[in-house]
Amino acid sequence: MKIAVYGSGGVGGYFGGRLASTGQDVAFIARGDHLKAMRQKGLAVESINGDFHMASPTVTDDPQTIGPVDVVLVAVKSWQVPEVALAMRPLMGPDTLVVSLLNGVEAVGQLSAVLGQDRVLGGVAKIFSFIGKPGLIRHIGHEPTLMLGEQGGGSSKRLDRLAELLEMAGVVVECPAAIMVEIWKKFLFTTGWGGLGAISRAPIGVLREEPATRSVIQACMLETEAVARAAGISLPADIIGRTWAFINGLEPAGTSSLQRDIAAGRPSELDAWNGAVVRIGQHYAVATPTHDLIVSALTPLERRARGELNF
Ligand SMILES: NC(=O)C1=CN([C@@H]2O[C@H](COP(=O)(O)OP(=O)(O)OC[C@H]3O[C@@H](n4cnc5c(N)ncnc54)[C@H](OP(=O)(O)O)[C@@H]3O)[C@@H](O)[C@H]2O)C=CC1
Ligand SMILES: CC(C)(CO)C(=O)C(=O)O
Repeated sequence: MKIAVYGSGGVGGYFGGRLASTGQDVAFIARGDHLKAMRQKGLAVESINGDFHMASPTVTDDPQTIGPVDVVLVAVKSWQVPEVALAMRPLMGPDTLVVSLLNGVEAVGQLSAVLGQDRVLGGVAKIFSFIGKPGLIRHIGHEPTLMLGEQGGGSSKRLDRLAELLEMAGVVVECPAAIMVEIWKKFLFTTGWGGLGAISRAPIGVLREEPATRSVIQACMLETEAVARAAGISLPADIIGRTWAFINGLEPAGTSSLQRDIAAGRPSELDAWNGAVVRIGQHYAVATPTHDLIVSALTPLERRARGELNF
């Protein structure tokens, strides 16, 4: 199979790297200093599962030079999806699969709107990874897992083939019955503390112990649950309790990518995380006052990071 990885950062670089290092035909799409470093020195992955290095990966910033592939793994940030959905057209053959590995609940729909719903699969990446420096991906924390699924649920031959390919590369893969429910479960988790962490600048170990922030997490999760139910997503009845159990087991020093991006003054996925809860809530007339406040409080920093405000 020929695979293209659109966005070769923490997620794309890690999972694409696993595939490439086990002999799969992988083309990485990257840009800027990361592209330059990958061209000059290859792609290195430092991982708790063992480090590896690809001396001369296929890497480009131009999908035209790759041509049609069997699978595109999409791992850019949320605000970059509309642009890359259009730019990946040269990668499309009649049966090309496009797999969204993004956080947030909107990327699958955005990709489907441009490329066709039939070819877009949902995915959930469970990993802690980031670009350590150009040309280097650092994976820390737990064993990475990819959840994959057809948008309409159920199994299919193409899904099985993709899962098998990833498993051969040493990736743990799960194919749940309903991937869109899994995407929302992770959304409830990340939006429960992502924006709050960015405001308070405290890691999850503090956010979950301090009564003041613990109650904000609870409020965020209840609002996201109400929005999900209004949108027709069948979250389990005990989703809040399950998510707390997961949060309580996290490494205390953990922070979300949203928090790290905002702390570093980089553009973040605020609009696709807490912002999306507010937006989708408005669509279904579900009140989301806690997420509203979080988005309002972080908007000046977000706009500054995007060069729209100067202070
Ligand atoms: N990292 C993690 O641990 C996890 C992340 N996720 C989710 O996965 C998604 C990806 O995150 P992550 O891998 O951390 O993000 P990164 O920023 O590390 O990687 C994305 C990469 O894509 C590049 N890119 C964006 N647009 C283009 C383009 N048009 N052409 C070429 N390259 C492009 C970016 O370049 P540039 O920097 O120049 O924009 C960047 O190098 C997000 O939705 C995130 O929330 C999910 C689970 C865990
Ligand atoms: C699960 C978590 C919070 C950690 O990688 C994540 O997905 C993110 O930070 O984007």
